[in-house]
Amino acid sequence: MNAPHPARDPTPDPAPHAGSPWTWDIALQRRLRQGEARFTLDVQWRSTARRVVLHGPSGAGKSQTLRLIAGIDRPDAGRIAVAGREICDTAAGRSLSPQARSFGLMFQDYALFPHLSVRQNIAFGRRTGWLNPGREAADAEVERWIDAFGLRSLAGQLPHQLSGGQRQRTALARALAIRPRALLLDEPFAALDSGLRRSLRAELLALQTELDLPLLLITHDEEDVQALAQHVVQIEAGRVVNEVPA
Ligand SMILES: Nc1ncnc2c1ncn2[C@@H]1O[C@H](COP(=O)(O)OP(=O)(O)OP(=O)(O)O)[C@@H](O)[C@H]1O
Repeated sequence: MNAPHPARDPTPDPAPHAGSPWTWDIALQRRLRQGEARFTLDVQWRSTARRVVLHGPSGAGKSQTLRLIAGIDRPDAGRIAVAGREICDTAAGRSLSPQARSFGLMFQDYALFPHLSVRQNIAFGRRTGWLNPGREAADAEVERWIDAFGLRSLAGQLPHQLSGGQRQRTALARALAIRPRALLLDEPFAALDSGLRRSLRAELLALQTELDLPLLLITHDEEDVQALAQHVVQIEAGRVVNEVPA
């Protein structure tokens, strides 16, 4: 895959976590309640690894953890710093919005918009309207990722007209088109057959290495762990039960 990525603009960091060696500095607590059901998440880990895999049984709290880091949900208490940048510190009353966090997200079902084309889906996260003067530059970035993922001939297609692998590439292109500061991926290969899974896993690894992006990946798949993890965080029943630097 040819995946050029221009250097991020040197935007001022709203809350620098100065000089921290930790790529991931995470401590999160959240109590969930729905009817009789209760779940307590209380996870923490620190790692200098660029690629961290969250591993654990179904219902352990992996997706909840990722949603809190992304800012989709808010922790009751906690602290999040990624690559030396503070994202959230509830004790200090600081929390960046999901947009300001600038994380490229990808979910198990890819969450593509069904009525938008491949190109529109990839452009969506850039939030540029037709009056926005940055539109041309934004379009150039979108076209770059369309090419990088071999989606040019499919750019006008709707998601239901794509194969699983093409949908996965579109979702990953959308995550990257915002020029993210980190990638948070929830079972990105789950819907794919084993051959495609292997090749896209290798592509993701090459891309992550080339862009040097911090990557947090949720997976059930041992092969994903073997191929991608530099640090494995094992979560069970809402707690970190083991950590293995790979
Ligand atoms: N609103 C809620 N109230 C109570 N419990 C909840 C609520 N939302 C989610 N849960 C519980 O939180 C737990 C963690 O869910 P989560 O989706 O994070 O698990 P997971 O480790 O990602 O599982 P999977 O691998 O199956 O995706 C589950 O047991 C779920 O039932």
